[in-house]
Amino acid sequence: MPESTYDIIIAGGGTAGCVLASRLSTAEPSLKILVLEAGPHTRNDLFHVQPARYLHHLRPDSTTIKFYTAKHSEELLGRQLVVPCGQCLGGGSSVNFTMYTRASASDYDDWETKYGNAGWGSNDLIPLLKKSETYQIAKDQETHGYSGPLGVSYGGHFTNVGQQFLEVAKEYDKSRGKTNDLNDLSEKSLAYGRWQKWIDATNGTRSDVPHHFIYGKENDHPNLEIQTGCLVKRVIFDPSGPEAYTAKASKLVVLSAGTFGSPQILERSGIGRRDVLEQVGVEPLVQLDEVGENYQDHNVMFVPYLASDEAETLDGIVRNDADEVKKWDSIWRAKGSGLMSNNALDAGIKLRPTPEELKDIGPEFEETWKEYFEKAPDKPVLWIGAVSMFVGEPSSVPPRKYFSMGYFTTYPVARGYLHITDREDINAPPSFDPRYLTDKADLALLNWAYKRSREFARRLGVYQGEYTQAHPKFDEQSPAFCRDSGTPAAVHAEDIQYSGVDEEAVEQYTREFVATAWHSIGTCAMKPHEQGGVVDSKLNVYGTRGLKIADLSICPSNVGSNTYSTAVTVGEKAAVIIAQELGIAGL
Ligand SMILES: Cc1cc2nc3c(=O)[nH]c(=O)nc-3n(C[C@H](O)[C@H](O)[C@H](O)COP(=O)(O)OP(=O)(O)OC[C@H]3O[C@@H](n4cnc5c(N)ncnc54)[C@H](O)[C@@H]3O)c2cc1C
Repeated sequence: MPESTYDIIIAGGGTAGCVLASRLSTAEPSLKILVLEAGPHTRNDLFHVQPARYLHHLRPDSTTIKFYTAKHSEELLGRQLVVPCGQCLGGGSSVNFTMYTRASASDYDDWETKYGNAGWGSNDLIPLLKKSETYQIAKDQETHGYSGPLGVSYGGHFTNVGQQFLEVAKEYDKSRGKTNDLNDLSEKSLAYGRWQKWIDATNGTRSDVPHHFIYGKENDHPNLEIQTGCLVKRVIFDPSGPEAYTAKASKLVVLSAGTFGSPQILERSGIGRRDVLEQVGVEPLVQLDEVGENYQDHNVMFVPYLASDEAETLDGIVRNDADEVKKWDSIWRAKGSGLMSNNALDAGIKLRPTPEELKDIGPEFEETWKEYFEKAPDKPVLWIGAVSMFVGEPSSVPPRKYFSMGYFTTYPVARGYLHITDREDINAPPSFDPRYLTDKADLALLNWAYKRSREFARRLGVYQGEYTQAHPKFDEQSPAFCRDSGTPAAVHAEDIQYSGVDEEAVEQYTREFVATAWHSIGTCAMKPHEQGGVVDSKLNVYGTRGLKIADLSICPSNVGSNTYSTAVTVGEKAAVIIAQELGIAGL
């Protein structure tokens, strides 16, 4: 461990942590900054750099992911949900699906107005969203940036699965149009469209944070030290205490260990709810009741369908078929294009239901709709999209081509928690319950989304039936019965009718298969102290001096999108806040 004293120590070198470290070390070369990251470096590793390789990181023996196992859940029929988090330099940015999705403007406005966080509304954050990106898809778009480190494009290939989805959408659902920008943060983006990606069009590589903010000559930061393989245990306010390995900060410690890491470090440091701390023998220093509470995620399903041989899918690459990998790897090396620079997510919609669809979703969702969505016209209730592959462990299914219909709820009602279970053992799994599907509204939306997305799937030209093992078990006599063979339905064919018994089968299926969308947030929420906040709007941990948090644990409420964009922006915002406080110009 480094012995010397640093100005700033950042615990966790993930998405927000790397952005923060890079911005500050560039703006002020005299600042000495240390980043302590639990996982390994990711530099030039093809499994990180090539966008099509992301499922590799989710294998059970992964060295770049940490798996958090939840309690047994009644709602999930006794299952224990597992939530994987990036554990490597770059964190989520280095292992994620590279899907470029931004929040709705009202999500950030809620942070400012509902939770009293001045400076966090959309008008403040859009300039920072722009600052981090180079939008390579179209020029002169008001909400997009053109000189930031992270390239945004459609990737190097538009699969026929994605194309067919958009063709079907045009004819099958005329109530919504098509948009050229699914991510301008406004209600205009709630339409069908070609999905943007965190992929650099110039070379077909992943737009992660280490390769674009940290590594490389242009990002050479002699004042920035990065230690990988270092799991931060606690923050010590009195440096005279006995510890095996310590690093000292003279100005500031920032926790950027993510939604799972940061609350655990706080609790081991004596900051949290008294009974939680006392139960594991940690002396309470600062009582903050909601450390580790307010856990939120999105609930995802990827429903597999059988695809014809003509389908352009990533299955071969994911299975590591030597010929397939060789072919696409050589195209990627030569031109930065082809399936290796694709993430299988080419088309979809952020969906807000019509009055008719609201009726179909059912009464369980009514109250949530009225309270949360009705007056926020830019908020979608679901993401639905086509995925050009089987999403899961490839060896668990016969080797062939698949496509999937993916969908996730954008603002689940359920709130969970996680807390440490051991004072000393940093590797002791936390007590974790995401409380998925504990609210009927969340279940109703997912059930409806299965039926809705299936109507798209069976109309795609590449459709050859359902992969029945991973579908609801409908009665053989039911029109909803799934078959592992078939031909595409006509675009204007009747929708499948589901009986009461069929609906029960869908619900059972949702409970059996629902999974994390890897979008954990909220366990150190930025809210007023009296409302259970953990940090204030300058990211200071209440009741402490010189301790901030900068990662997605600070989100007081959800964003209706995948979360990488918000994590980068939290890193950018933290850099601005800290620079102002330290009198550093240029940020
Ligand atoms: C598999 C997967 C797929 C995803 N797909 C998408 C997508 O397609 N699009 C999208 O927008 N978002 C996606 N996301 C979500 C997005 O990447 C994350 O929300 C975001 O990266 C979180 O950023 P963060 O800074 O809060 O935390 P992280 O990026 O998770 O960083 C936290 C870092 O802290 C480190 N750490 C934790 N504890 C300690 C400790 N005690 N000591 C030292 N270091 C520690 C971790 O190793 C990690 O590197 C995905 C995430 C995952 C995991």
